[in-house]
Amino acid sequence: MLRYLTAGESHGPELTAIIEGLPSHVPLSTDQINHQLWRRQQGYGRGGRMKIETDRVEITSGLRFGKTLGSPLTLHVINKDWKNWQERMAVEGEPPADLAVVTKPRPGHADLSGALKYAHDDVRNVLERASARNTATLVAVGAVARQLLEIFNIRIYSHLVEIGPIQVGPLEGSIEEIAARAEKSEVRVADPVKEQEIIELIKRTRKEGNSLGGIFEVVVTGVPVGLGSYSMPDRRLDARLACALMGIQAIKGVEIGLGFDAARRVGSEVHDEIFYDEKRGFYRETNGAGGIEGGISNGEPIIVRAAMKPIPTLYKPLRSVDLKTKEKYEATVERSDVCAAPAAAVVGEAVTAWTIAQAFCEKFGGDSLEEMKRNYESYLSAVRAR
Ligand SMILES: Cc1cc2nc3c(=O)[nH]c(=O)nc-3n(C[C@H](O)[C@H](O)[C@H](O)COP(=O)(O)O)c2cc1C
Ligand SMILES: C=C(O[C@@H]1CC(C(=O)O)=C[C@@H](OP(=O)(O)O)[C@H]1O)C(=O)O
Repeated sequence: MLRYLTAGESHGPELTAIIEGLPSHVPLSTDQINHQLWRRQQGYGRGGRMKIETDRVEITSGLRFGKTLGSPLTLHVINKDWKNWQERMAVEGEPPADLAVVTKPRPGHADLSGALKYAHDDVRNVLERASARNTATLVAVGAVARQLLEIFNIRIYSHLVEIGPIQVGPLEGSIEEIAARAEKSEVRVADPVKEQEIIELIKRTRKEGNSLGGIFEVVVTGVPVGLGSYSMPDRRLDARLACALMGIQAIKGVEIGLGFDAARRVGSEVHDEIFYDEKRGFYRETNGAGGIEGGISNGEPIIVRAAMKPIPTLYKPLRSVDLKTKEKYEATVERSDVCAAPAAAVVGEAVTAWTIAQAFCEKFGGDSLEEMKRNYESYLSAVRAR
């Protein structure tokens, strides 16, 4: 079983992830992990913190001469900002006399529900872990999964399809071309005209002290038929992808293929007819299902979209109540992102990569990469022989 755990506070010394269950002999490059970490830090609309951090991974176990050993892989990402927080975030000792305790919960963040649940008087004890800072570890973990998947020609792309009221598309070209255009864009949008409109919108929104969310699309190509199962709800690939994406801070909706739009159409406009050809085997001419039927990958590209709510920290804050005094307040904000949907799309790619890699390892098992390749090839020939 492939699994991971992450730990780390937003302003603590570092973020950590341990991955267990990787086959041995998988070539891994820290440069490729660092590239994904860099991508997550991009995007017009981010706040001051991204000027402080330059996320880099350090691997301290599970890898020898660039190949996995089959033992747990430990990944570390340092928080550069920690040097400014050492006294306030000390793991031992007494709090400093001048410690500014956070008692003003922000609507839309984990502040109030987290403080009540964990009985914290200082909201910092909640927001440190609730913060999306730890999406850096999700991206590092996803970058490992991605390198495993690439060996089997499985590739993951993303781009933004909406920000606030602005919709992008319909777009011309293959997913590879669309993603390549999005990669060059400051807001991960494949249409340069819409990109400019979106940048203006983010600028305006920032001036107004407000914030924005967005919708991104993740596409996975090269997935073989047969990952996931209809057998039980928690084995369904669609359910697992929804869980992974919804597990990212601020994601409030996930759809696969036509998603919500499928409910508005008649059956003949939704379902993908089945064809057969000696060379291609079974195939489809449409992909309304987004590559998943009955909770199982059907061999077509997997298409998932996720909706991110606007950032809750507003420069023009919403009304709230002080946790201690119960008095109304309007907070002053030190710094915040205005729109982080482009970064969330990169996180979306990472958690998708992880979910696919996990299902892939379940199906093709193997303690070593060679064993996994054998299982994969033998399954593909059995499918081709049908
Ligand atoms: C990449 C990324 C960056 C974010 N940056 C901020 C931020 O700067 N300020 C903020 O208040 N929320 C930010 N958020 C959103 C909060 O983490 C999120 O709204 C909060 O965890 C509550 O959302 P939930 O109700 O889905 O848990 C960010 C989210 C992501 C995915
Ligand atoms: C640090 C990251 O995102 C942070 C996510 C976040 C939140 O509340 O979710 C709040 C901000 O942190 P800070 O309060 O330190 O400015 C963002 O910068 C990151 O993405 O690496």
